[in-house]
Parts: sequence; structure tokens; C-alpha cells
Amino acid sequence: MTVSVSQLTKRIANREIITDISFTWHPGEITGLVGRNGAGKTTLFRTMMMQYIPDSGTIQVDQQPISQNTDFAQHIFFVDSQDNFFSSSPLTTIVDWYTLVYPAFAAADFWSTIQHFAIPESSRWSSLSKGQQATILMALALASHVPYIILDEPFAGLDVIAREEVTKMIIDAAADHHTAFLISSHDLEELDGISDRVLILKDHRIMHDYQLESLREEARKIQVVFRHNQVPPLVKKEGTLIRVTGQVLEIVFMHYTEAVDAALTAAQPVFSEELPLTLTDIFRTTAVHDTDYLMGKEEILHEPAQS
Ligand SMILES: Nc1ncnc2c1ncn2[C@@H]1O[C@H](COP(=O)(O)OP(=O)(O)OP(=O)(O)O)[C@@H](O)[C@H]1O
Repeated sequence: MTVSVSQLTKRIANREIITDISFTWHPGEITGLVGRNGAGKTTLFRTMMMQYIPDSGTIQVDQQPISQNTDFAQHIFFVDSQDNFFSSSPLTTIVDWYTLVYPAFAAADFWSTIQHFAIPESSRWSSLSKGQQATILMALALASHVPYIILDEPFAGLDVIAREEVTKMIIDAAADHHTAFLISSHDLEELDGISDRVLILKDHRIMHDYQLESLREEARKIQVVFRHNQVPPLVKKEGTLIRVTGQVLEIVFMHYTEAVDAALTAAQPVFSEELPLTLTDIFRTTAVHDTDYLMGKEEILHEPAQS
């Protein structure tokens, strides 16, 4: 079973919030969705779930449009954390509802997760903390035993231990049950540790769709100090400056070629070291190039300091 999102566009109040979004979502794949505040992540989820009617485009499950697939909701889990019916419902009522909606819902799994996180069974949704609510959503998602799970900011509000446990649950579900996850998060470090693939949303569109493993084979992050701050032209052309600390430049090359390597070596930098490339670096490189970072790059990379 494969979910295909094709040329999905949604306008709200005459503004295009998501534009021409296309991607295919495979079983067992953990996909991160990243974008700045207001980029349209939640709107994409709502449109995929038909909470919003798309202005154009389709969502298909196994080549069948979901409008013709009445079982669709049973295969995908999504809880809108900003807009759901939970209010002051007791957890028992929420579980009853999910048991009705998802045929494979395993209430025992849900209660066991809740117990593990020391959340009282008698709790009402509105009486729980933000982190506890995030844990409940995760427990509901996994207990639903659906092949596709959408998580909108699942780590928000979780303490560091809960984060690690939730992360492990996601990885285990993908490995053991082949569950596919589509996860939006501003916690790029957490997302980095679990994602096979990352979609970068910018200017309402998916700007990049990266398989992280192959990207890391091709891309490289270098920390370097050039003699007299003279940056080789090829480095300026191919690199993106993501941080400057004194004379130390951190440069990301999305395509690190032999020619770039040769240019770096020929420049005989005072200091040069490869650093691990993180999802945060990738996000900075690809999503933030119209901000002050670029201004910094313009100043530093194009105006070598006087020796
Ligand atoms: N119902 C609505 N009415 C008007 N504008 C809306 C509505 N829903 C979303 N928007 C606008 O669409 C844009 C995208 O919002 P959305 O919540 O999808 O972003 P997001 O990427 O999830 O943001 P964040 O990371 O801050 O949660 C925002 O500018 C928001 O104001």
C-alpha cells in the first residue's frame, strides 16, 4: 500500500498556503517534514486528511483516489493537536471512540503505554499537561495499528526521557510493523535521528526531498579558516556559509566534488576540518538562504579581508 500526494494545492482566504505538493509515501518509511513557522505543514496534513478540500491535486492510496476509498481513514492516523474533539473527555471515552474508528485498535497497548508513562487512567484530556497530551497522541497512534501515521510536532512539550522513549517507539513501529510515519517537527535533532527521508517545505512548496543516507554521502560540512580570509571562487560558488565565528567559517557543500576538494586543498587553509552534517545544517543551507545568513555570506565570501 502506497500513498501518493500529487500536485496538491490549497488556498485559504485567497492565499495559497500549499502549492503543487507532490510526494509518494512508502510503507516503513520515516519521513520528516520541516519548514519554518507558517510554512504550511499543518495545512498539508489537514488537506491530506480531507479536513480541507484541496483546490487542486489528488491523494491516492494504491492508485485509487481517496475520495473513492471509504476505508482511507482507517489506514491513516492523524490527530489535529490544535483542533480535536477531546476537550475534557476522559481517556476511556477517547479510547472507545478510537476503538470504533480503527478496527485494529488495541486498547490494551494504549493503556500499557499510558501506564508506562505514569499517566493515570482516570485522567481527562484537558487536565493533562502538554507533554502528557503529546504522549497520549503517540499512544493512540501506535495502538491504532494503521500502516500510515501522521504526527504534527510529536516532541513538543516532551521531556528528554519521554522524547527518547517516543523516538524508540517510532523506530520500533517502523521496523517491526512496517509502519510509515510522516512527522513535522521543529526539533531537527530528534527528527535527524529517526528520519530516512526529509521533505523541506518553503514558499508553500516542497523545495527539497532528500534521502538522508544518500545525501550524507554526497554532501559535506567543513569548518575552515582561509589564509587572509581569501575564499577560493569554487568554494564561494558551490558552498553555503551557515555560520561564522571570528575567522572560522562553517560551509556546507550539498555536492562535494573532487574539484571542490582540490580547490580547498590548493587554498592551503590555516585550519580545515570536516564536521558531521546534521539536519539543522541541511535546513539552514536549503531553507534559510534568503535571510541574514546570505547577507553574511555576501559580505564575507565576496569581499575578502585586506591582508
Ligand atoms: N484556517 C485558516 N485561516 C486563515 N489562515 C490560515 C488558516 N490555516 C492556516 N492559515 C495560514 O496558513 C499558513 C500556514 O499555516 P500552518 O499552520 O499550516 O503552518 P505550519 O507550517 O504548520 O506552522 P507552524 O510550524 O508554526 O506550526 C499560516 O500563514 C497561517 O496563518
